[in-house]
Amino acid sequence: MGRNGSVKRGAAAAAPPSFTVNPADYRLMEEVGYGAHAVVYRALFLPRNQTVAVKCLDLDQLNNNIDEVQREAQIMSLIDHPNVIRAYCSFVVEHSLWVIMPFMTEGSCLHLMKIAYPEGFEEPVIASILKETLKALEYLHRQGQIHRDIKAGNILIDSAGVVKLGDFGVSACMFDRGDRQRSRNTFVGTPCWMAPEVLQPGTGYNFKADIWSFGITALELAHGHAPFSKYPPMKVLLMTLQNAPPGLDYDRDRRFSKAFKEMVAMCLVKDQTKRPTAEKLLKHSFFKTAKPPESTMKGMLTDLPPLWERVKALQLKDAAQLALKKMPSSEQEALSLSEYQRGVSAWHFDIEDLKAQASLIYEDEPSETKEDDVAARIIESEKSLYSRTPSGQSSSANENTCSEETSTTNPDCRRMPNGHENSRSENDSLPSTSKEPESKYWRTNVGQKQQTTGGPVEGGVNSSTTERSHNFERDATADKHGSDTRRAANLSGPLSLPTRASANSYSAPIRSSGGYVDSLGDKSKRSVVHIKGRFSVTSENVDLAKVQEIPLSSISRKSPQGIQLRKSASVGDWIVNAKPTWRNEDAHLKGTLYFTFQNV
Ligand SMILES: Nc1ncnc2c1ncn2[C@@H]1O[C@H](COP(=O)(O)OP(=O)(O)OP(=O)(O)O)[C@@H](O)[C@H]1O
Repeated sequence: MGRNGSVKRGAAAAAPPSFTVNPADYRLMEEVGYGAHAVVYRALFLPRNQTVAVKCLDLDQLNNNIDEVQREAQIMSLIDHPNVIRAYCSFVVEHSLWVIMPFMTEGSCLHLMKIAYPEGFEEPVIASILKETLKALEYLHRQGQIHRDIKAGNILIDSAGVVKLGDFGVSACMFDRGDRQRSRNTFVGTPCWMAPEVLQPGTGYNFKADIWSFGITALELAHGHAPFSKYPPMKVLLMTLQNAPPGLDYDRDRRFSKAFKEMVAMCLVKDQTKRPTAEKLLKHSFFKTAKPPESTMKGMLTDLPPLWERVKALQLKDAAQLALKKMPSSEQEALSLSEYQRGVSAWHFDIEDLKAQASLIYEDEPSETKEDDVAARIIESEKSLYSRTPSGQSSSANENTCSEETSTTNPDCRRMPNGHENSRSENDSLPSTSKEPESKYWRTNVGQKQQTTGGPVEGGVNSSTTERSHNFERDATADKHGSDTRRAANLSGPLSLPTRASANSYSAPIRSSGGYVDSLGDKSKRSVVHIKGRFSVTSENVDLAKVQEIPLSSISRKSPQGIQLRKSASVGDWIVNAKPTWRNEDAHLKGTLYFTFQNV
């Protein structure tokens, strides 16, 4: 315990004597980042006037009790590697755990890409960043630790170009009871980086899951975003499980070396036993020639404003996005589509819900594409929908474009830009989860309509006019055929996305839904989302039969104001009574908003 010991609820270990555990010894300055569980501040350690980072984790979100945290913190204090951020100390302040760590002046690689390199870094830079990250990973694995959250947002850089892997240690262990990213029952994060064996029910995973995430991170650094990042969680899950692994394309990614492509391909092998260990990967020729980041990153970090100003700028952009909710929907949609792409790591979801829903939706879904087709679509879509300026700003979407989002519902869009037809057979299926009897979940009474909300709400990708019109078409088709079965046939709709948005995206987006599900069977009632039109909600949040109070998730932490949601064309018989109220005083943190829906 520190010298003053004015800690309210116990204190964690890992405290080198030079730092105290007295919160009064730290002056929190600017916010420099926020994640799903935490806000990170630049701070001054007053006794020595030393700049540090203070990560304030919300203890109320945690599964673990404080004793466990302390115990784990002691174990984590043994972690000691130049490429792993190590906590100086940690202690509890009211309902938060403060983790004191070195301040990484340039923030995360995700920061850097968003601000200045939206299309990714050059190969020498990528090689040096990845090599340092891999050294960290090799060390952690040698210690018997799995990181479980390797991504650009967790690779931190300081002004000298030193690279450290963050989000490991006390904060990680708090969420780490075999299922790292779980907090209460809500998975926090995005499946984009997750290995197939992690996403697949009933399969175990080990440290090789980090190698997969490492490969995805390599692609993220190369392109400025992770593969499949434009898709909502369930679709990412399905694509990860069903499609060929993503990779660098030999033709399209000509600017990258063969060695880089090979290295990525080695990581992104679905069979975890065939992936190399971190130790072996470090011996790959791609890393042998990698230069130290201090030299490759030299010129990159000059002329950038201080981290906190960048963060502020990104937050302002978020606020502007929120203001879009008041725009006419067409403008809103175009702009929010661009936001959707920007906020790639902002999804929050319940992984079990996701798996359950994936298994249900699968049967009715139009056939998916092969990875090559998907990649082609992504690339084509990027070309046509977004023209990024060197400063990293995206132009708004061309609504006439046959985007990958609309392609799931628009038969005309199933022909790929490269001319290939979507070719996966309907018999391809998710392994164990794909064969749930559909009637159990999706059968409904004709005419019973229920509006749902929840999940990130934004006039995002699914709210495109095209998609909505196809939702209508689907409605009409189902009715015309006299079917009493309605299915959640739209993978681009959000799932039960029960909490606020992340974090590393700065965007805290609020996304809209597409697709719908009507009445729900018992098993699914707790978790399966009822979706129609722009809004969706988990059934556990709402009495579906009545006028409802529905939590919309993922409002920006910083927004104290309610958002006017407008009736979407696809809402059909339902209207949104736009009287949002914050659920509690902590709403700026929790981002929970309530709306009322009425049947009209
Ligand atoms: N030591 C640090 N110095 C500077 N910036 C930091 C530091 N630690 C974290 N950050 C910034 O804060 C952001 C959020 O931190 P972190 O990822 O640890 O939070 P989190 O809640 O665990 O996030 P998530 O679970 O979404 O990964 C990081 O992406 C990074 O940009």
